[in-house]
Amino acid sequence: MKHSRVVAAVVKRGDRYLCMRRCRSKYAYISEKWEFPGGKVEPDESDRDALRREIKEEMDWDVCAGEALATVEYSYPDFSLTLVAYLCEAPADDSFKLLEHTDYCWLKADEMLSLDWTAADAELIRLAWPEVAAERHGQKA
Ligand SMILES: Nc1nc2c([nH]c(=O)n2[C@H]2C[C@H](O)[C@@H](COP(=O)(O)OP(=O)(O)OP(=O)(O)O)O2)c(=O)[nH]1
Repeated sequence: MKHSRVVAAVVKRGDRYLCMRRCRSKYAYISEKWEFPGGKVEPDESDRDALRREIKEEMDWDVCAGEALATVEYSYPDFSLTLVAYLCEAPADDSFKLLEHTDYCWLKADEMLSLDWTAADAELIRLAWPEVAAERHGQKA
């Protein structure tokens, strides 16, 4: 099974985070799901360089990775990935484009799990904001 290292930018503005919706894809389990912008790290590329490159390609936006937020190992039916999320301050210039996504929104941490995330991202959110996951669990009980 193919394994990829994937970097994702958790872009923060005030108390909100940038959430992006993927396009339709051949794998139903990630098709049109919500994710953090980013992509696969190429051989001999650093995480930070990959993140900068992917966001430039996907959004025509200049984002600089800050501290690592969380790492998730996840296996989908057809491939597996190591998903590493970096916290990024939103650039002052927020004129990004949706070149590869169909939608976006800025949500507070406790609102994020209301979206239909990829499974790897849902796990990442629970790991990065355990209080949010506990709160939701409490609501369901
Ligand atoms: N960018 C990004 N990808 C994610 C996240 N969560 C998650 O499971 N993935 C998966 C979806 C993709 O299979 C892979 C990232 O690759 P990518 O963004 O370059 O997407 P892709 O499949 O269109 O790339 P490619 O194979 O066409 O080169 O990781 C996430 O938060 N951000």
